[in-house]
Amino acid sequence: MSQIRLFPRSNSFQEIIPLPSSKSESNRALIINALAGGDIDNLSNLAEARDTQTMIRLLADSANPIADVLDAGTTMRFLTAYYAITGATKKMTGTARMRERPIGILVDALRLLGASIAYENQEGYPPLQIGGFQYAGSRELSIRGDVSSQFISAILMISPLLPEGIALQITGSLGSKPYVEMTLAQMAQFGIRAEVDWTQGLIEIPAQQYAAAPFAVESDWSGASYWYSMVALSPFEDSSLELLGLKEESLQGDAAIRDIMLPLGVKSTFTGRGYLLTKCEAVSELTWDFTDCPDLAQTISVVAAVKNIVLHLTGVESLKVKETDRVLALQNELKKLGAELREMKTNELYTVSGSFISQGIVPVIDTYDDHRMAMAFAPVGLLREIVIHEPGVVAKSYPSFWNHVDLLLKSSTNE
Ligand SMILES: O=C(O)C1=C[C@@H](OP(=O)(O)O)[C@@H](O)[C@H](O)C1
Ligand SMILES: C=C(OP(=O)(O)O)C(=O)O
Repeated sequence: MSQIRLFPRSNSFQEIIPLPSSKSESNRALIINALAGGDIDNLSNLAEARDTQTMIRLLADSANPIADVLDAGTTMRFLTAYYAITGATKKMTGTARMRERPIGILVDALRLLGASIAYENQEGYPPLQIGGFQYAGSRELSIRGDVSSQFISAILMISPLLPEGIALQITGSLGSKPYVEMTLAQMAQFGIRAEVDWTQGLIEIPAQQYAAAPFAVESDWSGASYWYSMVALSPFEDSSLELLGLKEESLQGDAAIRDIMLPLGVKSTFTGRGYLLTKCEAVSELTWDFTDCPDLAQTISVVAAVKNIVLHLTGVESLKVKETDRVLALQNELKKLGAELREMKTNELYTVSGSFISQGIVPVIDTYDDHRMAMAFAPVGLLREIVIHEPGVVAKSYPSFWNHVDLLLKSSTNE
């Protein structure tokens, strides 16, 4: 088993972190650009993330009857809709975990539109066999919003190509809403008009053509969150980081990290080329709703656990169907730091509390094939020696993560 051992340094840091690009923006830009018939060179700053490299590889490989998305949720969901509308014949598959991640809501919606899609094993889960599209003539479509917003983004991106466009009614609560807004904003940059009524949960997009356009991907705010943790956890008051390539007005909902980290002790100042993070006073108790930014829940839970801040989390239901069951993974691993993630009200409210163990047996953190488990726990190494199993998991979204960590921490790697 490979592992990385991280050790604290005895001094503060003032560094510049050249963040990776957003895989969410990249994967949308790639699908939209393909539907617009644009050249890939129109897209700049595409992510080095494996999820994006997988999307690029699969879009370029139209002759291959098998599309293996590995563990990339957006690649799976967006390509399913893309292959359906373009009439491709494809078997879509992925890792063992991908075969446990739901896709039935998207498949049902695509079938109603006229796609022919069969399940290879279990109903509602990959692998899928996609083959042929015969428009079924319904402009009105309902879709649940409470399992994954990626189903909605996938339908929206193909909707201008439908003969009558779409009137998409989102039913139930909508999780990860900023990702749907990101989809609409990126479609708008490629010429697509949409009417959105969030109070009714209704999105209307007339039939229309995408216009190829240049698009530059912003740095990744989800990846930025781990550097916020580094500043929050640094024991030295003068530690600071400048994160490059972030905008003040972002398409990414995870830019909310600026607001969440302020009470946790990190101040953000826009520098024109990114954000400067400096330390400030932290609170002792915080309540946060992660419905709009589920990918930040692990980052924040670890920071709260280490700073002995009592954290009440809501809006974390979707964490159970991501790269791993992230609630369970956090419960197991936070214990190793002396903290507890407790379910207070079934599926609704969780609390992180406890007191951080700063000395003694070195905690060995398991990562469950989840990039965010590795990256969320790495900053703990600023305060005590810690071992992280399978550090290579970060490649899903942030392949250069450990190179950047080397700027702040001492480390040694075992294969
Ligand atoms: O559309 C996207 O780019 C994403 C949407 C979110 O997923 P859910 O909509 O499943 O919550 C998020 O967790 C994921 O990392 C990326
Ligand atoms: C949930 C994630 O990704 P996806 O759903 O695209 O696999 C993530 O990156 O945290």
